[in-house]
Amino acid sequence: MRPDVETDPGSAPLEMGDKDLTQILAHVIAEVRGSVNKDINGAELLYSLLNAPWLHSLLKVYECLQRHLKGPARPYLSYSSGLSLQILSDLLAVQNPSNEARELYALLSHPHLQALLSAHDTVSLRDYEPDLPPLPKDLPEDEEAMRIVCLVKNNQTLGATIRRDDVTGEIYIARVIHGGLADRSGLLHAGDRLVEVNGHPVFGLEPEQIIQILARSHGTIMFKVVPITDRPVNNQTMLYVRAMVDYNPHVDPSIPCADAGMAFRKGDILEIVDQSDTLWWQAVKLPSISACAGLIPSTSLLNRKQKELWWAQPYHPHTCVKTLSTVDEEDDMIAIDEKCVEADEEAFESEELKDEESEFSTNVEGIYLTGFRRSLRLCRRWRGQAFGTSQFCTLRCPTSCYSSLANPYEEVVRYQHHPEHPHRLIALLGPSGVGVNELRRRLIEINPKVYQGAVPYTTRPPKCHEESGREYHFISREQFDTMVCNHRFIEFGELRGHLYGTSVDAVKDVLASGKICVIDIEPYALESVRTAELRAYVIFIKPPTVEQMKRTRMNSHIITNYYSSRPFKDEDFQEIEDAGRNMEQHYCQFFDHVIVNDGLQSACVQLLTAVRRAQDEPQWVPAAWIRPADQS
Ligand SMILES: Nc1ncnc2c1ncn2[C@@H]1O[C@H](COP(=O)(O)OP(=O)(O)OP(=O)(O)O)[C@@H](O)[C@H]1O
Repeated sequence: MRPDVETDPGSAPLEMGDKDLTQILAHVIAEVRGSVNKDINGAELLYSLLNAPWLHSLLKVYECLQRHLKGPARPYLSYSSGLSLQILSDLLAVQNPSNEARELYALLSHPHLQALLSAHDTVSLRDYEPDLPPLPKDLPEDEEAMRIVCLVKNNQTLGATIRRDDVTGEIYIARVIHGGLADRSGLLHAGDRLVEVNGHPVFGLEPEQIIQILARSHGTIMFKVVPITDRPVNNQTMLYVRAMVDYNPHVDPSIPCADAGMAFRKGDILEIVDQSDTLWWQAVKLPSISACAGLIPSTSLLNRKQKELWWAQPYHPHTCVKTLSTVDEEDDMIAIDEKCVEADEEAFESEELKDEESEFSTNVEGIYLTGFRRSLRLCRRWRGQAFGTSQFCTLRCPTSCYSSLANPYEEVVRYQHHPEHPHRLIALLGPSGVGVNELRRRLIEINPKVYQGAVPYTTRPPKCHEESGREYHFISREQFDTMVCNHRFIEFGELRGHLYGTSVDAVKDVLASGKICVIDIEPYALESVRTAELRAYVIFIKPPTVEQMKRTRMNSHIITNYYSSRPFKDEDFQEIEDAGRNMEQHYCQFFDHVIVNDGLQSACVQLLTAVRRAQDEPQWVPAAWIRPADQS
């Protein structure tokens, strides 16, 4: 228990009567100002907090109340007796009221405050106790161990499940759902033996028959139970997880009670409120609209289910898991379309030059916009064409391919980026042609001193106007290979005999300079950016409907696989929509935010807001990013 008041005998207590709070605050602010000048850590923040206008307004109101409530003894005041009305009438009676008294009068006369206080008065006077029937008089003496529980039935479910012991025929409370009617009563517990429901003995009945009795009952329901003797103590800590899979209890034949189950989708944040059963946990979906939890399969159960499902699927050999030793296959793949490539050779060279020229023209405020080279994006397209985008994306990276199988729930924590830490990486993701790079470029152009792309690496030789570290980091194939072996690439690919890649170090360089690094990635790179090191905030750029794209992209051009650009065709829009749907279906659990790129301006504003929110507001992030590895 806290002591009533603690005083430090060495310092004189502050007399509220001598100095008012505003004076004290002014004194504290002056002290803190001194600390700000001395550059003491955190002083700036404290100073701005203490200077906040709302704090000063609050103190004013507090002081008015203090002054008003002082003085001659007054009768006991309570909200239920109409505190605001009483103060109002007292204030009215004051002769020559001060400015503060006038302000307080205005505040208390505000209709919203009046309505709030009046609602409080009404509620506090009401009696909400249920009207319970008297206890039965003829209770036999050998029934001391019984508990009579009366619950008032409303349109909520009881929030408990029952089971029948097939050997003895006894009926037991199987589980009490967290936050449900039975749980809130605190009178029914898992393991209690049910003897009667509304006077009907339940011994030997089927659970369905008991449910029928309950369904027919109205008003108060009386349960006679033999309480469980050794009730397990619930000492579990709260656990928050992100669902990596979809779940629907109504198509799960193994769930003990489908009605008590809770459906969830990939990406949902779940608060696990009960893990006492190894197979069936209880959880609430956040943000929570209901206090009542639902049953969900535990990690081990879900793993088992997924493995069964996985074994039931036809076998796909991992033909396109790529390492450097298999790069030749990629060359073969490119050669399939060699005729087209040769036909476009000239266009390729001249368009590449155009591309470079356009990059120079996007040099804003003397800052070069990096990371907009098309080669890496074209590598992706070639691969996508050869393997079928989704197949390539998952098979390329075997760990991410099965990560949802290994981990159907990802433990998460609420994380607020610390102003002194490097910013979170912003990773944009979307189907080719949806406008990922257009949005990224626009964001960086808004403020290139704040936002920046990462300089890619390549094994191609530099051109005369290029500088290493500006357009690209130019490195040898051996150096590139070493970086690949050391997992230094977020993603990489090969185009026309040259390797291109975005490295973790290039991103870290931008972050270390204090800027926000904004890159675009393919789905398979998600695993490389969702790390404690980069703490990526993933934004999915979603295509609008085909009709909307036709309207908004009338004057836009798509870059083809051969570097030339041409106006969008109807089939391009259909492809973008299909690829977007596919991507969302497979990877939505990793998206922190989704922006529909309909109108460019509005999408850009949404992007700016999302990027700021990622740095300034608390977000759910994997617990492993925050917790040292040996604790997880
Ligand atoms: N909302 C929009 N309205 C009109 N045009 C748009 C919009 N978003 C993007 N565009 C245009 O669509 C074209 C393709 O966009 P962008 O180059 O950004 O595609 P991408 O998603 O980066 O795909 P890729 O990497 O394959 O090029 C560009 O000409 C761009 O200006």
